[in-house]
Amino acid sequence: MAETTLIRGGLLVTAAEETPADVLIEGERVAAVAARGSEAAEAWARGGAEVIDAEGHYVIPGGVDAHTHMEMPFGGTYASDTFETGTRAAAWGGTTTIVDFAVQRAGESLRASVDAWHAKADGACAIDYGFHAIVGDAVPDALKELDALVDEGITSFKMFMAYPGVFYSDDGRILRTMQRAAANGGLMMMHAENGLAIDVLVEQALAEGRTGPEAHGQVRRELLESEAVHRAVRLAQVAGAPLYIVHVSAGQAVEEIARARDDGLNVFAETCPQYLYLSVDDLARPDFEGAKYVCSTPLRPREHQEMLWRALRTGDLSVVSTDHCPFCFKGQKELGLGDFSKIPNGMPGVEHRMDLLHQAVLDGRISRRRWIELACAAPARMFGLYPRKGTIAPGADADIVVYDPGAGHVLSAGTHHMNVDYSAYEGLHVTGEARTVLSRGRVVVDRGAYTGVAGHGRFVRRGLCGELI
Ligand SMILES: NC(=O)NCCC(=O)O
Ligand SMILES: [Zn+2]
Ligand SMILES: [Zn+2]
Repeated sequence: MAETTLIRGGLLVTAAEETPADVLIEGERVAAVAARGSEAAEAWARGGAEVIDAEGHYVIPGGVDAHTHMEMPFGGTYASDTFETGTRAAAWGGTTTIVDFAVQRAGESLRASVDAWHAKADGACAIDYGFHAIVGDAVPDALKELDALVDEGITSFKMFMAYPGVFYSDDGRILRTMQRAAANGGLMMMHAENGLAIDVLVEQALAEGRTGPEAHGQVRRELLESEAVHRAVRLAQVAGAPLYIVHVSAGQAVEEIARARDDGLNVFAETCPQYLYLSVDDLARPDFEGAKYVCSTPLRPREHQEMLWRALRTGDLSVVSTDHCPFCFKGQKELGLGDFSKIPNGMPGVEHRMDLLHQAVLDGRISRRRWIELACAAPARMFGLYPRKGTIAPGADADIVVYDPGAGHVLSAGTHHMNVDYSAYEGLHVTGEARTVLSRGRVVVDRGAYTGVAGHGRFVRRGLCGELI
């Protein structure tokens, strides 16, 4: 008989309900959910199940972070978290599934890129993981490979309207890839910024002697995000493909998305905690410290944050992911000293998403159920993982967090578990913390101790986008 665990005495919070309930786990799955103190729950306790006391805590689904970049090559270096360190940090923060991006480089097949990502992740991960495919070279042979990827559970394809000469695809390649996605059921993901126009502004900024990190925010204009969102929406409409816009930061971009959704198009989007909590003021920090905050799309003026929060409440933004892509300040961000365009783009965050969104619950910005919807259920549905992930129900994977809503702590590089030498939120006090984290029934974090193991996490074959089927 499989090992049994009983999580007893907590407040079960899912995207759909909040109720005092006990959760029985058999092996890797949730076996049953019963009202607190019910005869069924007491019988489990008497039956010898290992008991996790959740009194005074929330019992929530493990977080699903649908946008991470472990070991991603960028700007002549690699993101500093490996699958081992990055998934461990995710677990510490109450995230039990990540979906990372396999990067197809120019001249490479998609098969080779996916194989390379499997090689990095296999045997290394603390928690379960899936892959999206970055289509960086959409030649006809690559497009043919997309159907096989869907069959393998890689059911979403990302393209870039930004980064010319690196990941950039022109509109023709984007349209062809979208047409293929429309045919095979894959979900198109888009980094929507007008990269060609941005490169002109970069050249001009450098020529004018504007070389510091703050110029990164100045050249990546809000209009160049909203223009690209508009174009991506129209291309997807022409192709008849669903579309998911990643890391939305500008209010005008949200307006484009809202318009598309009002028109009945299958357009979805995410934002990330950095756009909700940080701003261009951070990019302007002196002594090159702004480099820590260089990511694309860039941080925006503070007034955009209100628009993003509103869209998270109304549903125009469906998901909060991290876009975790850490580079150390020393030696990596410093590659851009004297030329902001050489600062590797990306920020650390996989460990803090659940807590930063819980803080938003305490601040009255979102409800508790919306917290779980944005961080767990919606990303799971969007990317074909639901109801195996993203909720707590019989048959679901026992990816569960016993969350202490009153535990105050300060975010800091001195205490975080990500493999990066700074915290983007250094000194920020948040209330709420994952106390016990289970990944497929195994306790991987318990009261401040890591009990997981590299290789416990398995590759998850995802289904098609659950918002559409
Ligand atoms: N976002 C970012 O700055 N770096 C990671 C790559 C991407 O998602 O564009
Ligand atoms: Zn991007
Ligand atoms: Zn990204």
